Amino acid sequence: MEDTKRMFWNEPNSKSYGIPTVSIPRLSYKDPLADKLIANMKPVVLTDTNLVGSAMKWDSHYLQENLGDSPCTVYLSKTHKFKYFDANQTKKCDNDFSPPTEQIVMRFQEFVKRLKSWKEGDKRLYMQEPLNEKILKSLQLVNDILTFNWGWARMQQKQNNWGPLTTNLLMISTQGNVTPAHFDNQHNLFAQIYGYKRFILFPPEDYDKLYPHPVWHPHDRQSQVDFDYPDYTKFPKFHDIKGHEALLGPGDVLYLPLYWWHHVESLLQTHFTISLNFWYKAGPNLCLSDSTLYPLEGYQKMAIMRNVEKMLVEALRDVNEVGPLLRTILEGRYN
Ligand SMILES: CCC[C@@H](CC(=O)O)C(=O)C(=O)O
Ligand SMILES: [Zn+2]
Repeated sequence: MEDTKRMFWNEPNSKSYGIPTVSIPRLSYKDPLADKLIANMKPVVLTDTNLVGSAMKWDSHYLQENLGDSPCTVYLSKTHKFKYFDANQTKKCDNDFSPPTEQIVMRFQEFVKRLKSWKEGDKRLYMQEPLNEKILKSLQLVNDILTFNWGWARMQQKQNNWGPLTTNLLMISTQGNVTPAHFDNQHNLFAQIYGYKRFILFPPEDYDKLYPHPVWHPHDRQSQVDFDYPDYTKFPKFHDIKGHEALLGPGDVLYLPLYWWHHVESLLQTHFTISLNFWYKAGPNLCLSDSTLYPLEGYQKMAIMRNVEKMLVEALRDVNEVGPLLRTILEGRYN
C-alpha cells in the first residue's frame, strides 16, 4: 500500500494534477482588500478572523467527550474520492448508477474508534454532520459555538447581502480523502480547525471546462471529469483549465463564493482533518431585476443555464429529448 500512497502524493503531501494554478490571496480580515474581494465574490483566505477560535481545542478526545453517543453521518469509500450524490435523484438513471460511497449512521465514539484504527487500505471514512440540536447535547460544546466570532460572520452576511445561514457542517476526514470538483449554490465561510486541506478553485465561468453532470443526475453540481485520469476525448476543454489554489491550516478561513467550483483534499500531515463550514443561502442579487448590471456575471449565467435545463427536463419529461432540442435551437442559428 505504501507505494500507492507514494504514487499519489508528492511533497508537500499533495497530488499534482498538472493543472496550472495561481494562489488565492491570504489576507488579514482587517485588510480592506479582504472585504473588497468578498463583496466582488472572489475567493480569499482570511488568516486571523478567530471565527472558530473556541473550536481550536477540538481534537478527537475533546469531541469524543462532548459528542460521545451522538449519532453522526459517516461516508465510507473504497477509494480516496468522496463524490457527493443525491440518492433521491437515482430514478432517472434507469439503475445504471452505482453509488460511489456508502452512507452510514454511527455513534460518534464508534466513528472515533474506527478513525483511530484506520490504516491505508481500509475503507476511508468521512464524517459529515450538521451541528444542530440532534448532536449538541453538551453545554461545553454549545458554549464553544456561542463564542464563535458571530459578529464578524453576521457583518459579512449583512454587508454582502447573503441569505440566511443554513448549515454549519462539521467534517472529520481521514488523511488523503478528496472531495472532487463541484459547486454549491451557497456562499461558504470554510473554517479549518485541525490538519491541512488543499483547495483548488475554479470560477463559475469554467462551467464549460468542468462538464457538470446533468441537473437531473444524482451527481448534479459535480464535475464529470476525473482529475486523476481526465478523459480529454470526452472533455477536451478540461485541457485549458486553470485553478486558484489555497492551503488551509488551523485557524484559516476561506471565503468560497457561491457557484465557484472547488476540489478539496485532506493532506497527509495529520492522520485526520477537522473542518467546519458556514453555508449561507444566495442573496436576492441572483434574481435578475431592473438594477441588474450587464453583461451578466458567470454565476448569474450559471443560474440561468441551470434553470433552462431544469425547465426543459420538466417540459419534455424525457431527459433524452433535452439534447436534441437544444441542438435544434443552436445549430445553424447560434453557432
Ligand atoms: C460536504 C462538504 C465538503 C467540503 C469540501 C471538503 O472539505 O471536503 C465542501 O465541498 C464544502 O464545504 O462546500
Ligand atoms: Zn462544496
